[in-house]
Amino acid sequence: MIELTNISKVYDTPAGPFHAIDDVTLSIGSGDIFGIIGESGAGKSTLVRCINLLEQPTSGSVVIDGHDVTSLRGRDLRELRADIGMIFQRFSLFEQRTVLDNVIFPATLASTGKRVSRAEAPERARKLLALVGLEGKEGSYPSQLSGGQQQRVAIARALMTSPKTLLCDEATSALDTLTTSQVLDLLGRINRELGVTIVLITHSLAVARRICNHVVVMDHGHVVEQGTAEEIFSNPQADVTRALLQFEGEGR
Ligand SMILES: Nc1ncnc2c1ncn2[C@@H]1O[C@H](COP(=O)(O)OP(=O)(O)OP(=O)(O)O)[C@@H](O)[C@H]1O
Repeated sequence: MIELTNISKVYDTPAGPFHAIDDVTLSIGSGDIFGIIGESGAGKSTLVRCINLLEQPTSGSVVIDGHDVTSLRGRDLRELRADIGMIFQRFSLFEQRTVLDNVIFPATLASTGKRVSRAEAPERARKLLALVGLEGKEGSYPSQLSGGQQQRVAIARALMTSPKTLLCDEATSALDTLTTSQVLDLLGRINRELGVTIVLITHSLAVARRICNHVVVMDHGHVVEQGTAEEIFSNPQADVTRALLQFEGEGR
């Protein structure tokens, strides 16, 4: 269980303090596929980066499985991050390394290498590549793969340290509809078969509706609505949710 309580994040900007996140409280259950939706600039990325403390909240607490991790530093913080994988819109692969070496990478880091030894890393990486449907691509370079395949490599790499949670920041935004659907199916399978909790940022209600069991809607740094995906989509309360639904309806 991930519990964010009264989280705020204030950036100092030339124009003065800017409240990117304003007093957000929410709980993410173990095994959830938890969607965070909202328009660009709503604060989705900032909030999710507070979970693994890539952003230090200005105030509030982050409690994971009963442990307050908000002030972790050094080795303890690195341990926490090994437990929380992350994938991004732009895949963030090493272009000069093969697919296999990209997936092995976390095993070569002092911070995460303890989770998987260098000796067992190639075997584990091959198994993960098979899990994400990329058997036979071990020796390819990222530029030789499609966007969907590159995101699968990133997913395999994120799973290398056996994380309990996978944070997905607009992970399908650069992909076409069919590829998005395949990557969402893969994330669903990882959730079911490996028991990994998935936190999914998206500006697309269709994506959230397809895969998430619980959804929060953010607007200007606030959570304006939360509930089961079913509740949010069948009976939206917030103006921003209605606007997103209407926009997607028109886009169909
Ligand atoms: N380092 C920073 N300094 C100042 N302002 C920032 C910083 N990082 C983010 N912001 C601002 O905080 C707000 C929230 O940004 P964030 O990236 O969390 O939004 P988002 O909902 O994820 O948007 P998008 O979908 O476009 O990625 C934005 O207005 C952004 O400009």
